[in-house]
Amino acid sequence: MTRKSWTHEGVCWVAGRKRTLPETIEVTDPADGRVIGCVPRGGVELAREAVDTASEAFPAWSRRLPRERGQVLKDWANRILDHRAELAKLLSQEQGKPVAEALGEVETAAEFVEWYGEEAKRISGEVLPPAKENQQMTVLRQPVGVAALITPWNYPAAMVTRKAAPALAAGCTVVLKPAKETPLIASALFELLMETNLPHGAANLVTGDAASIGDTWLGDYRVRKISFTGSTGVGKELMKKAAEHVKRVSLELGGNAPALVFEDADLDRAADAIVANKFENGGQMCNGINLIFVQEPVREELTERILARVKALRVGRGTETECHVGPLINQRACHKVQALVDDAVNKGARLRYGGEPLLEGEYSNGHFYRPTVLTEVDDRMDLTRDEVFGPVAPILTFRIEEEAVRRANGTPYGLAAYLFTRDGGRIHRLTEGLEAGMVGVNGTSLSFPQAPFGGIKESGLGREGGLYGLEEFLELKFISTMLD
Ligand SMILES: NC(=O)c1ccc[n+]([C@@H]2O[C@H](COP(=O)([O-])OP(=O)(O)OC[C@H]3O[C@@H](n4cnc5c(N)ncnc54)[C@H](O)[C@@H]3O)[C@@H](O)[C@H]2O)c1
Ligand SMILES: N[C@@H](CC=O)C(=O)O
Repeated sequence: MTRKSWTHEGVCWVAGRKRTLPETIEVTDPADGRVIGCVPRGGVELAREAVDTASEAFPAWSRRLPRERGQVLKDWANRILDHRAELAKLLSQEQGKPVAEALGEVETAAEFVEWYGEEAKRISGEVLPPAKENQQMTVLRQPVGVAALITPWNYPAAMVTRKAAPALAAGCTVVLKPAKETPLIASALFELLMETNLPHGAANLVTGDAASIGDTWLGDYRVRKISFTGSTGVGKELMKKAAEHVKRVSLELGGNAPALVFEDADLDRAADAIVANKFENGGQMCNGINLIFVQEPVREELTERILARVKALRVGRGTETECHVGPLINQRACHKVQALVDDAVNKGARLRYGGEPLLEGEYSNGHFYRPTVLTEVDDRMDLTRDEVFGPVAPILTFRIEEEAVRRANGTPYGLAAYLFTRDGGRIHRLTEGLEAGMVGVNGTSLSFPQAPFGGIKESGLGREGGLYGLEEFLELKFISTMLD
């Protein structure tokens, strides 16, 4: 294995070849605002060429033996793992998350590829019981066609593979656009994919102007599927545009995840899990806890436990080994978090820790926000409705179970919900009653290759992960044959 040291000049990949353009987009390090690299500013032309090549590659790739498609993916997974340390460093530099977290994300990214590499050879159809004599009924599963994949900046490695791996396993060919904030890790992952035995044109990466690229793909009838992860607002716009050619749509959108902590819960366990989830990736996580609902009698006990853990978090540059919370992605994110904290405090919330950006010394040019704990939060405050997407733990109280469920469900979002209790009956009632695509009970980990990740209501459509994620890239075809 040759050790790679990716330059910070990312490239597009179209028809299996590196593409650069005279016009570029700068990539900055959120820890200090420095320009660390650039990628081509692609637009309509390159986006269209990517679809041309993906359409041309589709017949050959979709007819490759499933086990051969699987081998390509397993090779890709191994290449990612072989280079995990360099990839994690690159990811941490452009996105800001601590390098240990970045390493975890790169390994998760490889796990998705490996899992779908295994699953490619198990895609099969069904034979149904006939309705008439001499009839044979079969159902085929066939790849949808060219799939357009659009990914966000917060998990810029795992979101690329969680889409591309099932699409390629299914036999689809893909065109992918990463977020402008984090294109370098996508470019590096594609470089490793291009080193496998994948036919030229089966996977294409275009960086650049989001709206031009997105509109080109959505307006092209040859693109049969759009899979998007990002904000609910952009997701709704893409869904409207996808209607023109009735494309299949998968949307992984924003969330407003509640964590409900009951008085019978193991409070140390709850505090550990809540802080780990809430401050992962600086709070920039779609399934991150947005609201902590604690039952009145244990309010202070839980708050003290959360405060002790939050005070121990070290904020710093992601590439430092001793850092737990990195910078936010940009200045706009810091301002949004501050506005939500100010609104809460102005309406009566009590600031127990943090509540301000870090601006001095090593933090002076970055987008750092101090981990924050607010208590006495109530439903009039904006942060109970808006996704905070930052390192802020708002604590609310409730008296009885019905009230907690009603308030937790009182949002247009429905991605994840968390529950801490030892009561089996309550676990049963609430896992059914909470309006979310995923529920964590006495723990907060939800992303696994075999499990369906995704939301209901305005948090999305469809699922990623497991066989559910594969189905998103497969069409059913029913065949009725009358035999002689
Ligand atoms: N549900 C999930 O699985 C999941 C996972 C990660 C992130 N998210 C959500 O993503 C959001 C954060 O990500 P973001 O800020 O990058 O979201 P975003 O919607 O701003 O951008 C997401 C992607 O869409 C692209 N985009 C933006 N406008 C576009 C347009 N007009 N046409 C085509 N593409 C366009 C962006 O360039 C980026 O690649 C949060 O709301 C978070 O909850 C959801
Ligand atoms: N935490 C999620 C990504 C959402 O932002 C994941 O790991 O899939």
